[in-house]
Amino acid sequence: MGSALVTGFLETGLVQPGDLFVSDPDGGALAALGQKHPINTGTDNKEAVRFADVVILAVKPAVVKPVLKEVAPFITTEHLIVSIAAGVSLSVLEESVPAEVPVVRVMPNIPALIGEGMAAIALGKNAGASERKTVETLFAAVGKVVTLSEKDLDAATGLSGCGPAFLAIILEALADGGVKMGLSRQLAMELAAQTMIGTARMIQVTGEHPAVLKDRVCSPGGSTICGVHVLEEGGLRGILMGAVEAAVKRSGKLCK
Ligand SMILES: NC(=O)C1=CN([C@@H]2O[C@H](COP(=O)(O)OP(=O)(O)OC[C@H]3O[C@@H](n4cnc5c(N)ncnc54)[C@H](OP(=O)(O)O)[C@@H]3O)[C@@H](O)[C@H]2O)C=CC1
Ligand SMILES: O=C(O)[C@@H]1CCC=N1
Repeated sequence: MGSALVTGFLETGLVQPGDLFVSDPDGGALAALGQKHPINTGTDNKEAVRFADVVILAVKPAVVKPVLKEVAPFITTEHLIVSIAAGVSLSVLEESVPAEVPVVRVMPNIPALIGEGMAAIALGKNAGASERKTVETLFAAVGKVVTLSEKDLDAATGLSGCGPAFLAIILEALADGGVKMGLSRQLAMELAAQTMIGTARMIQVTGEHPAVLKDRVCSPGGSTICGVHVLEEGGLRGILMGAVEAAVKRSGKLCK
């Protein structure tokens, strides 16, 4: 996710390569990213913190506390700490940095790589209007942004943070259906992807309820309603709701 954000931020031009310092103890992974973009890289997280004013923590949830412990002596109230880790609460983050340091939690998603991300933002107790503007500006450059209260962040994680994986599976399965019915894989993927994009965009642009769109496609006695019947018999809605619920429950346990 961290490298997707790096690419997304640079593609927009909002951030210049020289403004970025990416730190990872694995020099191999860094070298690959450094080859793609002329950014500053290093294997010492403390160096990154000394370099930056905005510090984005993109490590796995269980690694957040150890990393903050390592860099805390170098964090000042001039820094803004942004965590994208699922399930790591603002209170845990705030306890791990010196008093009064502003902290913000963000749940981005992977389409930020191409500027089509969805980021949910929750502000910590020391983050005010200026920190909110900084984080909203950064993430708005790579997609849409909503600022919400922390109690809703795990639900956003299960929906928009994890959602790209769920939708990728649906897209692949639709394409499989096309292949089963004789289309080439390439053509089936193209049809499935654009159908998913067009449907989502239409709902966004018109503001119509998805059920209205569905009804418009289902001609009486036609082919779509036969497909819808199969989806309903298979419990697709319940399966997707359950997937979001399972992801949310798991995200609450990731820090432990
Ligand atoms: N993947 C996604 O779509 C999303 C992920 N997130 C959040 O982003 C975070 C990262 O997830 P994801 O990108 O999937 O996981 P990855 O494992 O791909 O990325 C974690 C990165 O952190 C590096 N790392 C490990 N230890 C340290 C350390 N001590 N100091 C600095 N860097 C370190 C890893 O390096 P190495 O590989 O060498 O161990 C790796 O490059 C998680 O907290 C996740 O909840 C949020 C939204 C969406
Ligand atoms: O799977 C995960 O834990 C992370 C959080 C959101 C997306 N990926």
